Amino acid sequence: MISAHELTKRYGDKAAVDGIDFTVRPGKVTGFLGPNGAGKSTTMRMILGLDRPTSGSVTVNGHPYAESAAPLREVGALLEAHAVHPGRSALGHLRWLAASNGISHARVRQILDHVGLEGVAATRAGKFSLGMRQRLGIAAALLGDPPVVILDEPVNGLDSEGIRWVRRLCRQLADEGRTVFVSSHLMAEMSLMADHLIVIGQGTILADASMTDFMTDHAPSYVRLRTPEPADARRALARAGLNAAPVGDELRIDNVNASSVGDVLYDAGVRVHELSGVQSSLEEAFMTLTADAVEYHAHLDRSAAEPTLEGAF
Ligand SMILES: Nc1ncnc2c1ncn2[C@@H]1O[C@H](COP(=O)(O)OP(=O)(O)OP(=O)(O)O)[C@@H](O)[C@H]1O
Repeated sequence: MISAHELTKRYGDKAAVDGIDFTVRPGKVTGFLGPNGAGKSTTMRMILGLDRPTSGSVTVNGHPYAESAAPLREVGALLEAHAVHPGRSALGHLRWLAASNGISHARVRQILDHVGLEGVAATRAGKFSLGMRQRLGIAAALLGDPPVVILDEPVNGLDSEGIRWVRRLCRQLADEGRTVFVSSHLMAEMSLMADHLIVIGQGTILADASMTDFMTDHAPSYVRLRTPEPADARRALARAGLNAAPVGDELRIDNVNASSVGDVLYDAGVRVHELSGVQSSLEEAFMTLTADAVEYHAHLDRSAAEPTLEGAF
């Protein structure tokens, strides 16, 4: 379990993390999301004692990480996939870590096998691809068989097979009763991986909810309609108490299912070319929730921008 209480980190005038409270519970994969500069890395660094809070506190299993006698056995963390000496082999790197935490050579071999690096155990890490370095970082995180696992962007640089492997690994770790805290920019991946979400923006918590509750609250379902008679359709739907909002050459109707819309249009004799129920994605929900908390906005020429449903409603 990870518990933060009024956790704050200031850099000069700027609060990178601004008095946040949260708990990351065992037995679940908790996703940590936020736009660039939101404070995710700063929070993770404070959990691991790499940054000191300006005020407030964060504990792992009831005490600050820095007070742990054998930290690798308590918390496994992947923060920076490049943090391996390039001249050291995967085996050498893990043995070096194991030595300071009283972990056996047999466990090092076992974990290399587990992450699929046994065939390159003697290869210098400097020759590793980003994906291989990522696997080595995950091996280091799991070396001490810790009850708490923190993975910052674990799927960075991995191919599809590697991404699926990380997803299954996180599920397995959570099913074993461990606390799994994962950040990722890949929303589609996060929606498959996480049971619970903590969303941070400009140093404050924007959401802390189960994936199901988060999607219910922030990712509404709606009906998308294509018709050659949009004005007639809107009038018929308005008579039934439904608002149909134009989005490009389609209509969007919130808070209703597709069959009800179809029945109204059939009764009114309005022709329908396409009618479908749509569930907003985690990415759409995240974009809406964090729209005001984005630190760096790209300025696109509107005509060059991709067509999007965002902002149309
Ligand atoms: N050492 C530092 N000195 C000054 N400002 C910092 C320092 N570290 C982080 N910040 C600032 O604190 C804020 C939060 O940064 P942080 O790296 O924690 O965000 P993040 O959510 O991890 O972002 P990203 O997704 O881009 O990695 C940003 O505005 C960043 O510029």
